[in-house]
Amino acid sequence: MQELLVISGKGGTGKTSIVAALAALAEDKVLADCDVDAADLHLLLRPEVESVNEFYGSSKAVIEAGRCTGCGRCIEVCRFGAITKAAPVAGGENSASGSRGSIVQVDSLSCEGCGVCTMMCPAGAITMKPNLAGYWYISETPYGPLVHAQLGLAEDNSGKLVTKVRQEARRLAEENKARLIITDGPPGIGCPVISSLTGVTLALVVTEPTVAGWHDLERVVKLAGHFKVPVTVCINKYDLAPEKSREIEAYCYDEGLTIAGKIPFDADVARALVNAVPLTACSRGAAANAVKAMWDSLLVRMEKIKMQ
Ligand SMILES: Nc1ncnc2c1ncn2[C@@H]1O[C@H](COP(=O)(O)OP(=O)(O)OP(=O)(O)O)[C@@H](O)[C@H]1O
Ligand code: SF4
Ligand code: SF4
Repeated sequence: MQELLVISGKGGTGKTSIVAALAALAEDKVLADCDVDAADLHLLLRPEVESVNEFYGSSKAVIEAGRCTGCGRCIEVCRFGAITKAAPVAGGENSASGSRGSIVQVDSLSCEGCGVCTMMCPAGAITMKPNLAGYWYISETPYGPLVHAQLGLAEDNSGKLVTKVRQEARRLAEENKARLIITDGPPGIGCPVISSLTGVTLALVVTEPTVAGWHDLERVVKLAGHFKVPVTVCINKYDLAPEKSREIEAYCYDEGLTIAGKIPFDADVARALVNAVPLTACSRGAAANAVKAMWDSLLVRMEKIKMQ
């Protein structure tokens, strides 16, 4: 089974439009959306959710009020400042007249789950509880099964959730005897991108002819090189700045990178997005044709990688 990852570094280069367009062309595949912070592939593929699954990130400290003596030791040892004194409750056991002193509270957004407070609490009042950090889904789309996810607001662990999405996509692909996984990668070059890059067959980096697009292409190429992932490049909207496109092509040539495709600016791409249909399923225009040609070249490249 092979895995094609589509990434871009910066947002807005057209990565999601291109993944959806490829999804409508490819056969025998499973789709994965690893942009777990702002998944949007499903907007174009109109999935019917078949299963909703909880995702637990790192554990968070929870204080058992009945056991807490209010000694404040946990406040001292938490280097993330996640534990503070709770406001006194009138007439409660942490009120001025109460016999048990101030009760403390954990800010779960600041708690990093290190567990130090549980070891230092003399009353054994703190335990670590798994934290529901998001959900992952298996859905059916007109273009094949899709694994996607949504991380909760302000939650970290996006790398872990990306790994989960990839694991499930592989499991599903094996179950369905699919030959390919097409993955919409997360933006940037941080932890989620690393989690989505490792071990893929080929990374298609979508760039655009702007200074920022080129800069991010370079960063992603370096990252992929570090993980020994083969890279090929798509220059989207290349005709908007032909000179910059030529510079990017020259850079690719110098780095030994192939250009899988050059997609022109085409109003059909925006129309496809508005109508929530993959470009290649609704257009015979210039961009759709260029994506089809790119798909052919990607198939050839992946076949070559298989033979190596
Ligand atoms: N070749 C093209 N011609 C015209 N418009 C395009 C083209 N490619 C992308 N666009 C437009 O650029 C915008 C961004 O596209 P898209 O959402 O696919 O990018 P993205 O990289 O996935 O963005 P994000 O990172 O925000 O998810 C959309 O409005 C889309 O219609
Ligand atoms: S260390 Fe334990 S007993 Fe002391 S304030 Fe914290 S939770 Fe309460
Ligand atoms: S688990 Fe670590 S970060 Fe969380 S409250 Fe305890 S000491 Fe602070």
